[in-house]
Amino acid sequence: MQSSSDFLIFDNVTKVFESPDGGQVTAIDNFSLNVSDGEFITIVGPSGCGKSTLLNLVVGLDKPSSGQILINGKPAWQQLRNIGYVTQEDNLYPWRTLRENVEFPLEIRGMSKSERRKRSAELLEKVGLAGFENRYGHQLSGGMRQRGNIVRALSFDPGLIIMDEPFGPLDAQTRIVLQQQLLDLWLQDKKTVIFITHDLQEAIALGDRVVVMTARPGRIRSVYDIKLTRPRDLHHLHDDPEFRNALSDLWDELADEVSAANAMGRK
Ligand SMILES: Nc1ncnc2c1ncn2[C@@H]1O[C@H](COP(=O)(O)OP(=O)(O)OP(=O)(O)O)[C@@H](O)[C@H]1O
Repeated sequence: MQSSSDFLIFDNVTKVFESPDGGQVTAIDNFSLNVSDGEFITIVGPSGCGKSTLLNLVVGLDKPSSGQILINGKPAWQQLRNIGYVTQEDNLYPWRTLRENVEFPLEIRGMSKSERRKRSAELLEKVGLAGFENRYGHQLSGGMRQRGNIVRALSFDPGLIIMDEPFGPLDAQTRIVLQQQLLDLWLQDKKTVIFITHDLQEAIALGDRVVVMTARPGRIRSVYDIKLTRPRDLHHLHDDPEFRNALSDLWDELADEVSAANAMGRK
């Protein structure tokens, strides 16, 4: 059922790949989800359940075998200029400084140099990178580079931000700092976010709703409302009873699916 506030709709999305031995692999099976404008959705599921495939379908890197993904009622792949994408990999262009990276999406959209400078300075300041504008990627730490990737994806003010395990390679302490910065940035203008993670605690800490996916073929096992209030202080969230409740409710579900995926892998 579609409502007027649904910004992003996954409508019965299925993706089947041809496997090298001539068989077929169903990566995503009848995935349906309506996402409101400004919602922060986190998705968890065992390895190989189709999370990255799902995001690739949103950004048009691949096409669904059936079903559709709509943004404001129109196919998502036709609206790539309205989507920011952050992956686990470090995607800063090595030949550009940090500032030039953040300004790149604005440059290709024709924004004037002075406006670009203002926007990049504002964003870099917000994530503690003022003073590092003229450095190249190799002169920055992993956490700094990933902050650069995030603000580059936000720079052009996209309606939808897709994040595929953006904090995966970072150490635990840096992760929390970046998670907190992401939440603080998000609260300022509440874009719609789809955030994939392996880490259930991260999914609960960040999301308005957590989607648990089944082992392949990736279906929705459950969608859980996170009742934690905002703003959230991630350094103290673990003591919150709501956080503990969500963790104990979701842990068994995810563990079931991880076991199912492992059993599949052994066959
Ligand atoms: N291009 C492809 N051709 C054939 N099979 C594919 C292709 N891309 C993905 N798959 C298969 O689809 C399934 C889902 O893969 P996907 O990478 O989306 O999972 P994932 O949940 O993101 O995994 P992980 O958490 O390990 O990154 C896997 O079984 C994978 O082998």
